[in-house]
Amino acid sequence: MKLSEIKDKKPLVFNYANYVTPQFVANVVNVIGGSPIMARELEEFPDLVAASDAVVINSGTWRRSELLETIKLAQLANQAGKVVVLDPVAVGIPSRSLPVVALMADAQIDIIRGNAAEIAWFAGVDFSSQGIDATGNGDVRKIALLAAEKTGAIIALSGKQDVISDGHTTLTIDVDVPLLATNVGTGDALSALIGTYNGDGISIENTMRAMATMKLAGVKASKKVKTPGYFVNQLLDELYLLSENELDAFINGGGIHD
Ligand SMILES: Nc1ncnc2c1ncn2[C@@H]1O[C@H](COP(=O)(O)OP(=O)(O)OP(=O)(O)O)[C@@H](O)[C@H]1O
Ligand SMILES: Cc1ncsc1CCO
Ligand SMILES: [Mg+2]
Repeated sequence: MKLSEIKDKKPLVFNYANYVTPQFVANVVNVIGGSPIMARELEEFPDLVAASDAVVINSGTWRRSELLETIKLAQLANQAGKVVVLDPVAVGIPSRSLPVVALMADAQIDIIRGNAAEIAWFAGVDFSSQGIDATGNGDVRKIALLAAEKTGAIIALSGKQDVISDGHTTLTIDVDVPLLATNVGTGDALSALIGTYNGDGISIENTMRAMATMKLAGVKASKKVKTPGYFVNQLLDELYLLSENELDAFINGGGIHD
């Protein structure tokens, strides 16, 4: 949906969050105009999924004992026709790959948002990483396209270059904002923003608008402040202040290309 529609409809975004960054993720959804809720109690899932417009699963601090519950959550969302976004934190670490494989075998994941190393794992391409960070270089457009073809999901690959692909159309946002990589959780928040924008229907357009939103807010914040502590606050302010017209101008003015 468009930014103005988010502010109007206030989509409810159910985040199965990691325990590192939930406050930041909730605030990003809130300042853009959505309505965040975090939960991880199985008995609450049916009610919460029914009330939600999107379900965002972050596997960053998953315990094995939570895997079956998370599969159930994704299945409930599938049955209710709610978008499911997966943020597969550090999925390339072998012990982290197994539960993601299990989740994807038993439920439909509509959108996967990860950094280049995480998405490369789905594509079957080598890409160096260190823990939660992508450290290598590669053809990120090709990686996103391959991952989309292999998973059937819309792929949102983030980094210096953001790439969005559904296996047919591949879009790129190519703007370097190093400060965006200094705050742990910007990626987690981006995944929740993608859920927010896709709350009334899943599309590559909605996914692209979410990624453009984070990038443009980062560009604007980095013009005003130069260090990470101020940047994270300024980023929230820029997300809060961003207008539909500014976002359209960024998207149509060459910010996005094929
Ligand atoms: N060098 C960079 N230049 C521009 N934007 C960047 C850069 N690095 C990251 N970003 C932006 O930062 C946001 C988060 O992407 P990133 O790839 O860092 O996610 P992540 O690795 O999952 O982060 P985290 O684990 O901290 O949540 C995206 O909006 C992305 O476009
Ligand atoms: C640091 C960290 N460890 C697991 S999840 C997370 C937050 C970034 O996704
Ligand atoms: Mg991440």
